[in-house]
Amino acid sequence: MTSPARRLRPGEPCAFVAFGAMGDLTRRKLLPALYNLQANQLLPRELAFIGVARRALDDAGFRAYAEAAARAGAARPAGAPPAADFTTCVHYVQGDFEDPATYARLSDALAHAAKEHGTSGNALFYLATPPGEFSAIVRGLAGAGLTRQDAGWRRVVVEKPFGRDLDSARALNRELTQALDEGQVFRIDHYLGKETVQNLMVFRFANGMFEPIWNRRYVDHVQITVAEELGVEGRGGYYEQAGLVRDIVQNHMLQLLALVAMEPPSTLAPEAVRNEKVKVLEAIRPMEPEQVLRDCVRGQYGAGIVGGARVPGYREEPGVSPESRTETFAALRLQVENWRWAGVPFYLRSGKRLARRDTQISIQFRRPPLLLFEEAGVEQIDPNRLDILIQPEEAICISMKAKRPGPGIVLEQVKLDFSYAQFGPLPPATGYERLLHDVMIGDAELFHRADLVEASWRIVTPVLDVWASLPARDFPNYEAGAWGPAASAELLARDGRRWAGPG
Ligand SMILES: NC(=O)C1=CN([C@@H]2O[C@H](COP(=O)(O)OP(=O)(O)OC[C@H]3O[C@@H](n4cnc5c(N)ncnc54)[C@H](OP(=O)(O)O)[C@@H]3O)[C@@H](O)[C@H]2O)C=CC1
Ligand SMILES: O=C1O[C@H](COP(=O)(O)O)[C@@H](O)[C@H](O)[C@H]1O
Repeated sequence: MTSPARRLRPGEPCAFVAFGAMGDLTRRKLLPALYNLQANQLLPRELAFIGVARRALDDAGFRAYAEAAARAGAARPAGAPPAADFTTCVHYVQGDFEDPATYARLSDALAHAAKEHGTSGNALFYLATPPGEFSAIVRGLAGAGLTRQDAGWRRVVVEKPFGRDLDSARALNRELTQALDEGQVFRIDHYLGKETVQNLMVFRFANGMFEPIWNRRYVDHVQITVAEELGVEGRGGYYEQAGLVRDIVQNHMLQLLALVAMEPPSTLAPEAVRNEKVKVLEAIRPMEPEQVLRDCVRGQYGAGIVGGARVPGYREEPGVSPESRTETFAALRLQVENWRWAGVPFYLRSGKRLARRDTQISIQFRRPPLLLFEEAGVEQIDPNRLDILIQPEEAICISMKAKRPGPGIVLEQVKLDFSYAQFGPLPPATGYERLLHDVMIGDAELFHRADLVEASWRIVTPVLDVWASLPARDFPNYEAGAWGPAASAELLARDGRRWAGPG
């Protein structure tokens, strides 16, 4: 485990190479995150930022672009140096990822960075590109000898979705390991960089009171919701290829599930934590087709009202087919078939253009075994619930019953609350700061191992296969601004339950 002192020191000298430098991720997340890191003295002084993209630009043009992006997306504490300070280390390499000449130019830029910025030959290659480009870039880097570590470390950060299904994820893993050691590969999932997600491990394993009840004897079921108000935001071309399950469920949501359901690791060593995550995901058996039809719901939004404004339906978004069959909503009922969780359903739901942004986990406990308050007229007692609110509100709440003051017994639902606001305002962050710093110090704990990615695909690939074989006659089947199709509520109603959070 990386020492706390190491975490507070700047990352190691390096060239940060962003493939896809003019894309949405680099602009909205990576540049602002680096800028935030710099404001917190966590960037190495010996840093070069090299953008690689197709557009014709020179260093000065890209510098202006990077400065504007960093400024727009980051919030600087008072007294932090201005953005231009950060961008003095910015350079640009123009080229197509499929063209070997791009890597020859990049090689020159790296040599220049080592000389001008003292990067010690270290390089972090960030693949902020459409997933279809990952293999070509790794081949290009290896072909130009840029993955060799004889003159400094070379690390490759691979974005999600990692593959399209189990077979393509395996093929990509094989390609990566032909060119790189596993220790050079950082498969990123930005949800693991969020404060509240990191807190899940602390909450479970630093508080002895929850562990004894964290199992099928006491837990009735678990719900995970990742609701977005946003639509596809100009990423229609990407989204048509991905869909909600590849974009959110296979990665972010199964990570949340793994953190809730995994066994305590024997240590916090990255491998020990990753082993437990893989084990719990492997305990979710792939679904048979009839199970997919019964336990999985898909949806696509039509036009509607979100945040008071009328928004177009998914099929009207730029880059989307007017007959698109791509899902923008999914709800799944999963079973973790192990000793701890047998018989406890895990309900997952996520969607674009829902009524509001809301990511939360609800652990619903069993009802008390005896209705002691029947005589006082209380016929049914709501079960206790533990809600872990991840965004936008960051809090942990326990819902329980208390007696309302006064004569007689009147039970009232009350909340025991912990809000992150108690720590004071959280530093503004994109979620990428911690993860980028981790790569610069070589800490892989919050990154996925090959088997973890494959275990996640093993769960969702049968769902995608069945859906691909079905006609999508009923799309769109929910209005933008609603909480998904009616079948989502029915999935729980069938089991005598309902969504605990929003909707
Ligand atoms: N955007 C987001 O919020 C998030 C994105 N991600 C992941 O990050 C990755 C990038 O996403 P995003 O930034 O949205 O994608 P974009 O489509 O916005 O950006 C991709 C960039 O790659 C460039 N590019 C594509 N093909 C080539 C090529 N052959 N040669 C040179 N340049 C090329 C594009 O250049 P050009 O402009 O010339 O087409 C574009 O600048 C994806 O894997 C996505 O899943 C993950 C989490 C969040
Ligand atoms: O990975 C992705 O995540 C974002 C949602 O991230 P959040 O941190 O705002 O919750 C999602 O909008 C995007 O489609 C997806 O690619």
